[in-house]
Amino acid sequence: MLIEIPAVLSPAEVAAVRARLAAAEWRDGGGTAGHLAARAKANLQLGADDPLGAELGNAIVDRLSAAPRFIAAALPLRVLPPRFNLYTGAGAYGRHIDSAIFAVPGLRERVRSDLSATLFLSDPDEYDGGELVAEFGLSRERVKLPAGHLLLYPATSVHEVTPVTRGARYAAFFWVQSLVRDTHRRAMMFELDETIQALTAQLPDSPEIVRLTGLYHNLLRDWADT
Ligand SMILES: O=C(O)CCC(=O)C(=O)O
Ligand SMILES: [Fe+2]
Repeated sequence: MLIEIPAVLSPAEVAAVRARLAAAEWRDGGGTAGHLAARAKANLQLGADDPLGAELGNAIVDRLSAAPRFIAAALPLRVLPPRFNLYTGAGAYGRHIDSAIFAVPGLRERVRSDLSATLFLSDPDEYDGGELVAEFGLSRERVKLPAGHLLLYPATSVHEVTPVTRGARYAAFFWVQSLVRDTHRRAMMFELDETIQALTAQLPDSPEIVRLTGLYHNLLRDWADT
């Protein structure tokens, strides 16, 4: 399931991030992929130790922790520090699957990637190609979101970024370990959450809302690992 979280950053915030990134020190991105994924990868990235990347990444994580739709959809337990990438000049990232476990720079704990996330930092009319294509069985979903919007997709899915044949595609990307590791269960929690929100708007005094909310938390109690 692909989930869009709109307007994580405003247009003015995107412009400010882009101005900083334009002057950043971009490196070949192949170095940070696993050995199979590296063969498919032709892009540029900020180094993991780049202070600019750390500063901008922290600002994005702060923003996410105040984004109710992100919290409801991802049920985040741990969020890896966002990294930044740039595709231009036919750069692409061919079909691959993301690593299951990531080390957190400077920390002992490791993070399991349940969800993959791309925060688009270029608008679709700034480049051709550069679609994120995620495969689910026989179907393929192709996505390109406005700048400032976030795409969440299950880290279990094979995906690719198609060649950028005009312009440049900037993005932040990161992984989330969820309280609920199973994609299907997490999707049901999100559906229940949204249903409760909608019902609360329509029938704020209904005692059934309390019962449904109880069900939500009791399911989460059963399914969450912390
Ligand atoms: O640039 C993107 O949208 C996704 C990047 C990606 O798949 C990765 O870094 O593993
Ligand atoms: Fe990936």
